[in-house]
Parts: sequence; structure tokens; C-alpha cells
Amino acid sequence: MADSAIPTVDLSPFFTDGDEDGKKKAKEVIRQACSDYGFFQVVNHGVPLALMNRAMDLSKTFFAFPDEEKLKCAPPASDAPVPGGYNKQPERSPDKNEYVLMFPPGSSFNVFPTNPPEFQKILEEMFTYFTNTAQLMEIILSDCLGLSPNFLKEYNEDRSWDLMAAMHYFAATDTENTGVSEHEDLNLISFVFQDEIGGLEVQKDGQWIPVPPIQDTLIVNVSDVIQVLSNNRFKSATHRVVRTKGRNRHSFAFFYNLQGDKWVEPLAQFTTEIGEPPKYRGFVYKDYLALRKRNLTHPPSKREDFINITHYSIST
Ligand SMILES: O=C(O)CCC(=O)C(=O)O
Ligand SMILES: [Fe+2]
Repeated sequence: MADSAIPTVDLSPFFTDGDEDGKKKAKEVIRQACSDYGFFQVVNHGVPLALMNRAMDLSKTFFAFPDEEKLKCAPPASDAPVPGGYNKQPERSPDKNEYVLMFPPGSSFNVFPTNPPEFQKILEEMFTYFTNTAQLMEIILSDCLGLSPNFLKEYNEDRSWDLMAAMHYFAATDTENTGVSEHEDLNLISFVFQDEIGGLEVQKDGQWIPVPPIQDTLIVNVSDVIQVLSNNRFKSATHRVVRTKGRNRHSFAFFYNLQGDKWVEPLAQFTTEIGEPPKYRGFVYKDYLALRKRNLTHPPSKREDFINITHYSIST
């Protein structure tokens, strides 16, 4: 079955001392999944399940409020890299969703709903746990790439651009069902926690594979920066969200990110040191972010003209 093809990895060996064999086996599955798909799921990932369920319930409560209530935490004018707070996709966008976006707890860019009252605290807790799991994941991915386990951590220690979105997708209509159009995430590593409705799909060999909702799992997605650093060893997965008729969908997406001034280019370990040509020219991360934002503010008329990471590809 196509949908069972997304591997699920148990991360518990990484939370207990001594299970070297368990760690090795998990890393082997992750390494393979990252080069085949850029997508896998994890269980026993360290994020408390009661917290995840509570966050999902509160998010459903928030998004069921009238616009007037939700707009109380609309983004104020600020120099944030992306607007924190409540956002709804513009009418002209094919993506029919709304979301609350946050930076790390304590960030001056954050604007939180005050209703339901517990929502802010629970969002902040989710963010902290997601960050811890992402820090574990960056050690695992560094290792899987044959780099020193601290490589990615040392490459970017600045956590101030990390993001989390609580998302709500409207039910599909008779004529359209796009939740999020096909894309690759631009950051380092993404996590998705989806509700029981499903709709997330990942592309492999030109086919769309549904990622079925499995309770208590997190979906892990390798993103563009890892693909560039690894000179395509690991894939940044193309994915999308398809909406369901008659059912609203909720999810959380966490984006473990780079600080905007970071320089991104294929690492020497995957190019000069092994005599392979780089597949990308280098760029400043925030310049790429600005181009991707332009896709949304000034959408090109043809899908193929949307900027993605191939903008920096070196043709061979
Ligand atoms: O809601 C989801 O399942 C995924 C959302 C997503 O891919 C994104 O926001 O980049
Ligand atoms: Fe995404």
C-alpha cells in the first residue's frame, strides 16, 4: 500500500542511555528515508501526548470563534521576518487556511490570542518541546550525513527565527480542495502534527502519497537548507495539503529554522572534499525567504514561475 510506505521510527532509544543498537537501527531507517523521501514519522518523540491533545483542542476552540475575536491577535506592523499572530490566506490564494504563527516564547514578534485563556501557555509549551525534539533530530541528521553530531547545532545556534503555526483548513467545496499548494519547506527541519482528518500528501517518484493520520506521531520533513548543505544527499520533500469535503482540518507545523543572515551553500564534505561539483550556488538565507514571500504577495501567473530552491541550482 502506498501510504504505508512512509517509514515510522521509534525515537525512544535516544531518550534512554545505553541502547546503542536501537539508536543505530533508527538512524539507518532515518538515513534511508531522508535520501528516498525527505519524509518520515516518529513516535516516542519526547513531546507529551496529553499536551499535544490539549493544544489541538484549544486550537479547534480558537478557530471556531468569529473573525472579530480571532482578529484581536492580528499581526501588528513590525520588522518580523514573517507576521506573528493570526493570519488568514488572502481571498485570491488557492490555499484555504488560517493560522496563528509564533516565534519562540518570549519573542517580541509574538501576538497571542487571549481566548481561550490557556491557549498561549499551551502554545509556548508545545514550542519548547518541539524545539527539544528538533535539537535531537539535528544531532541525528548530522550523524546520518556522516558529519560530526554537533555539526548542524554549531552551524546555527540562533533559535530566534524558529516558527510554529497552529493551522485550520476550511472544508473543501464541490469545486476546490487545496489546503496548501505543493511546495517544499525552506528551513532546516519541519514537524507536522495533524488531526484525524488527514490530507497531508508527499510526492515520491511523481506520485502523491497520503500521509495517514496516526495518533501520537509527528511527521518529520527535511527542508531546503538540509538539501542544499548536503548537495542533494537528503531530499527536501515536495508536499501539499488536500482538504476534505464537509470536514475542517487542524494541524500544527513547526519550522526549525536558520537565522536570516546565515550563508547557505553545499558543504565542502559533499563537494570539494570528494570531487563532486556543487549543485547550488550559495545564498543568504533571508534573501531566499524574501523571494519565497514574494511568491505569495505577487503570485506569478504560472505555477512553474514560483521561486523554489532550484532558483539557486547550478546546471551541469
Ligand atoms: O498542515 C500541514 O499538514 C502541513 C502544512 C505545511 O506543509 C506548511 O505549512 O508548510
Ligand atoms: Fe510545508
